[in-house]
Amino acid sequence: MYDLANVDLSSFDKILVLDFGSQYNQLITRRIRDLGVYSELKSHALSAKQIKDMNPKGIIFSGGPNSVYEDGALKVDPDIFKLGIPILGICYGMQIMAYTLDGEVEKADDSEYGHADIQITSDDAVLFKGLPREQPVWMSHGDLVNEVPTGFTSVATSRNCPISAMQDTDRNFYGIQFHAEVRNTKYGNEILKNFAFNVCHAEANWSMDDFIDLQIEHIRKEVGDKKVLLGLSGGVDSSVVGVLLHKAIGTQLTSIFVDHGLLRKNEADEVMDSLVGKFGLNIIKVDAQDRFLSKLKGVSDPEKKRKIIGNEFIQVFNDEAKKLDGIDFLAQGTLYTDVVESGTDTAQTIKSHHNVGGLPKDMKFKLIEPLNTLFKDEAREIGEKLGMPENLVWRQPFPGPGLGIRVLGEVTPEKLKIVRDSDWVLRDEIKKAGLDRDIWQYFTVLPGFRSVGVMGDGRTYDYTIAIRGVNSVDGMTADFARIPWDVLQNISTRIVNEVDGINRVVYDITSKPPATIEWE
Ligand SMILES: Nc1ncnc2c1ncn2[C@@H]1O[C@H](COP(=O)(O)OP(=O)(O)OP(=O)(O)O)[C@@H](O)[C@H]1O
Ligand SMILES: O=c1[nH]c(=O)c2[nH+]cn([C@@H]3O[C@H](COP(=O)(O)O)[C@@H](O)[C@H]3O)c2[nH]1
Ligand SMILES: NC(=O)CC[C@H](N)C(=O)O
Ligand SMILES: [Mg+2]
Repeated sequence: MYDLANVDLSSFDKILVLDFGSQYNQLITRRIRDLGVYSELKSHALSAKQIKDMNPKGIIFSGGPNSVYEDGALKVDPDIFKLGIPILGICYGMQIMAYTLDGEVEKADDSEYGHADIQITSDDAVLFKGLPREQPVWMSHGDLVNEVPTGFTSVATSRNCPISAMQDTDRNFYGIQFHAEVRNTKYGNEILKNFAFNVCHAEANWSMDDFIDLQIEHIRKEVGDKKVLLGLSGGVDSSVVGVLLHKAIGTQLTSIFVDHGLLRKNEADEVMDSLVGKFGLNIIKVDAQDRFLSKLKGVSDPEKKRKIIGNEFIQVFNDEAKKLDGIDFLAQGTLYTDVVESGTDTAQTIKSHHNVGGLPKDMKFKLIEPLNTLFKDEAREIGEKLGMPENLVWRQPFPGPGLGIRVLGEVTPEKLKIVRDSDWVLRDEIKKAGLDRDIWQYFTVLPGFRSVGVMGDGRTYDYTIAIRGVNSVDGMTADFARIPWDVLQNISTRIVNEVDGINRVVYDITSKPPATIEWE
């Protein structure tokens, strides 16, 4: 992970999050940073001594996919409990706390996934100070603590989970079975606030301005007098990285925008128009349609497609680097979502984002990814702080593999044209309806099956287009957008009329989870 190892952070109070493999682990650090307290994600395998040397005000154990009692379950150094530092365990974190001390964990009769209501059962429940006795939370577990360790008391309960929260106020150890870091937990922020300020007594002296200053300092030290190539997509993340890098190293930076033939209609021109000559960026556009499309020919497995695309990006960057001479570093706008979904030492692979899991193993470049611990909304906040224009900062996300993962299965020029044309209609209608700033991300997908229709009294047997529109804040969870029926009707009519090969349009009404935003 790209961390701020070479800059001095000693003036900031710090809360460490230990990683047990949850998809939400970095969300915990960002909630703490949102409270103004510096927080970093660290390995669950750190020893008590290593943790002591980092001098944290508090420690949080994240959730995770294991069961504490199964073989190979991730463990924690028991001496951590002797350091005198406050600890909060979340879900697996609470279970490993109970298990490592002398409590008991077992499989629950009924798992809880999603919404649950908890009742606070103690007047002295420290994390719930000032909060209602009954409150909605978000659960995701199949195990539970059925006996608290010595010194602890149970302080909250839910229908399926008698011990939903526990505390030992003498040693300052706390456990919650639900996920306080997820927005669906109504008082999650207040609970984390109680931990950070009332338990850990941390001082709120960290802000995004510090992040920007420290990143610039870090990049300068890391790069020295070497040169950097930036993969610039025209989206917010890589543009923010471009501006940060330009501030840090000026003309040692060259940006490469790759037209891989998987872009939306007019996108290459629009990206060049919006970025060339702006923010001091020196941009080279590379036309690489043929090489990407020929590599993708005959390939239909989504993970294989992602790896081919990731690999080809690097080949293109290599070729450009050779022409420029002396390039040691590759910068990308990678976000934490891309990292965790690609799989880490502890988290399972959901999909290999081209810029992380899709990179070739023998890549020569050293990576610079200043945003790879952050989420989309944080990248936007930095963009705003750097004075970037609103239309760039609020541009909807577009994945690096582009339309290549919106044509399901094998990518062909004919199918790309269908997705490109239908996407154009969708964007036009959403804009006309004045919804383009209200919907977080919207696009069309070609699932690739045919069905029967009737047009002009004749039978058709053509493709279906699926429309996906979602609202999200950070890309980790999302809900489908409630686009008004009449807007959907206009979109459907226009797509069937204007896009050859389509006789049916459907709207995707799944949230993430259980689906993901893109279909591949
Ligand atoms: N067409 C491209 N040319 C060069 N680099 C690219 C291209 N597409 C993606 N990348 C690189 O891969 C990274 C991740 O891709 P991603 O699609 O998330 O773009 P982004 O810049 O993050 O913008 P956004 O997510 O807002 O569309 C980018 O930050 C960029 O470094
Ligand atoms: O940089 C990227 N490289 C990729 O390979 C990639 N795949 C998906 N996405 C975008 O990431 C967000 C979450 O996507 P999913 O819910 O589909 O995983 C959504 O905004 C997606 O559009 C990608 N971004
Ligand atoms: N989300 C979690 O941390 C789950 C913990 C554990 N795997 C369970 O199912 O109970
Ligand atoms: Mg991105």
